[in-house]
Amino acid sequence: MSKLVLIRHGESQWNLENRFTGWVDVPLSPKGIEEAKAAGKKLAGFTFDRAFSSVLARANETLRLVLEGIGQTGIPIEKDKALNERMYGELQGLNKAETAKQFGDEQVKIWRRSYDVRPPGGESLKDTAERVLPYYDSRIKPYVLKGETILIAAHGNSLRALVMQLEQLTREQVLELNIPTGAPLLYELDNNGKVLSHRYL
Ligand SMILES: O=C(O)[C@@H](CO)OP(=O)(O)O
Repeated sequence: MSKLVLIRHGESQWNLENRFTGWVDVPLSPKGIEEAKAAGKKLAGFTFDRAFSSVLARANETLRLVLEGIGQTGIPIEKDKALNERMYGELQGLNKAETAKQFGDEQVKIWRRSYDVRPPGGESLKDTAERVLPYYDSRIKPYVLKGETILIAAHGNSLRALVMQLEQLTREQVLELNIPTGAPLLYELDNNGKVLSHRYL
């Protein structure tokens, strides 16, 4: 059996300011740093074989703080842009509430949470899944099949793409799927990579 822990980065400066972020490389907020440290405490007792992260600072910092917290900074870490947040195109930098006032709540929810509608100039969740899932299959799943304990630090939408696949969620279900910042989500998987259980720690 393998253990796979997914963690969305702690609150970022632009989460705090309620701005569409995507590929903009913003740092963690002070609260985000605390969330990452608290996540480390929740993961006490886990011994990770390896970890994966995007190439964005908020995920890298979260991973670093977690691994420091549990004294496991020496494990192999692979960072890849395949795990980056969904690219938000023309919305990047805009305030979410102001954008909802301008375009309406329903349109903004569709841009933010639908499966295959692209925000202007950006990636849909489907586009994001088309880079996250091949990366998971080629770089991460082989270690799942070996029964390793693995940590992935990434982003709201790159993780929604992965959770959708792991839990076999429908497009309707994924519309309501929100992944909180800094909350470790544990999956236990069998030797074929099938999910046996999942829960937030
Ligand atoms: O701004 C973003 O990049 C993401 C994650 O914070 O936002 P959303 O909640 O719309 O997926």
